[in-house]
Amino acid sequence: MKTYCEFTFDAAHSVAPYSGLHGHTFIVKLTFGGPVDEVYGWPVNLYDVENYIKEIKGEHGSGLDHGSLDLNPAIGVASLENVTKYVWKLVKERFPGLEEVELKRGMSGSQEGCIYRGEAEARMGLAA
Ligand SMILES: Nc1nc2c(c(=O)[nH]1)N=C([C@H](O)[C@H](O)COP(=O)(O)OP(=O)(O)OP(=O)(O)O)CN2
Ligand SMILES: [Zn+2]
Repeated sequence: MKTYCEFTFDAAHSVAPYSGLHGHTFIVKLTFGGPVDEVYGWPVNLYDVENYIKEIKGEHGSGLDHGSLDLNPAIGVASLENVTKYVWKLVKERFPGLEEVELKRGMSGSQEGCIYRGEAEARMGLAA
């Protein structure tokens, strides 16, 4: 069994030379697994995840929401792939049971996105 939650954030980005500065509503799905709490049967308390999501979305342009991804050096070029890996890094540090990050943009029926399961860390021997 896997446990997941979704959130959205609105952000600007550009991918030179393919696109100038513009914005999207990004949709993120976080999937968790691992050992479960004996009492509640969950691998992660979604209430804690919700609070952390609020933190990483940030307020007043300090987080993922309502800012420009281009200004975050930890992302690099704000491609779907790099943004997905950035969200993975943030969430995995706080919730080791994270197993997958899916990030999408665009309208239902014409969405594009990425799924990341920590493959790069696994290749470098850093996986949990
Ligand atoms: N594998 C990827 N390929 C490409 C990416 C990417 O992130 N991963 N990104 C781009 C450029 O950003 C491209 O110009 C996409 O522009 P964008 O506005 O972000 O997306 P759409 O063209 O689909 O525009 P919509 O507004 O969503 O219709 C190229 N390749
Ligand atoms: Zn875009």
